[in-house]
Amino acid sequence: MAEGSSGSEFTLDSIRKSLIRQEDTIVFCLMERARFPINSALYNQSLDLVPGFSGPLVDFIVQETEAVQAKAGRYVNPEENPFFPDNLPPSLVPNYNYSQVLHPGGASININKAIWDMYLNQLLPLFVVAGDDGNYASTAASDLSCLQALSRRIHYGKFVAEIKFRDAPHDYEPLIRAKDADELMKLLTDKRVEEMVKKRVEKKAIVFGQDVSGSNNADSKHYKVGPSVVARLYDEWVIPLTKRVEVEYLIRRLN
Ligand SMILES: O=C(O)C(=O)C[C@]1(C(=O)O)C=C[C@@H](O)C=C1
Repeated sequence: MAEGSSGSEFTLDSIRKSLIRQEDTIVFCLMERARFPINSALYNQSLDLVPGFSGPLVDFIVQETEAVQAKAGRYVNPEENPFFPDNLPPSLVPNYNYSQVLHPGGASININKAIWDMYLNQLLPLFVVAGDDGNYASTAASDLSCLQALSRRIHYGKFVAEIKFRDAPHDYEPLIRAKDADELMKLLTDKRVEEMVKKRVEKKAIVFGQDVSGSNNADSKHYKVGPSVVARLYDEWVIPLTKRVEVEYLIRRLN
């Protein structure tokens, strides 16, 4: 089931281990994207760079890539959610038997529109330089890796919520029946863990993103992605969006 976990193990601890492992993926994806300048033509609504396709080039690349990945079974995996779910082709490969730990209502939760908007409009300008080097296809591939890593992490909130519910059904059930989203949000929040997560991702950006020279002295002043940007990404977007998924999942949990 979870990246880096055995499948039979489903505990809050194993889920958190997966979230920690996914931090590495996210930090490395951002570092890869930072190799390219903003390349804003990629996101331009009105350039119509692809004959017969109306919309930004990034939409074209992501839609086409998702279609191929859908045929290869990517979205059969309950951890994966597409950015363009409409008109996706079905999987052509034999289904892998993913362990079905989620409540069926969880499948309808997809907040990728909010993730897409946050990534393109708020996050990108914080860590890429201005300019245009023409590498649009590579840049978009890099964007998609970042978006998919962020989406997987944020929608992992479904698994976090399931285990929290199973660990304390008597606390969650009355709030779910009352559809009390505010109280559910309070109950699932653990501020101590959130602080640890933010400190850890900042440290990862420092450790993974410094320039390592042949000598023993690493250049600690120049990072591929600013550690404070990564901490802010988690503080302002990743953790709040994960919690939004958790609440949406719990609200449906008794349907
Ligand atoms: O680890 C948890 O308990 C989670 O629910 C995940 C998470 C996070 O997004 O990192 C979200 C809410 C909690 O307040 C703490 C951390």
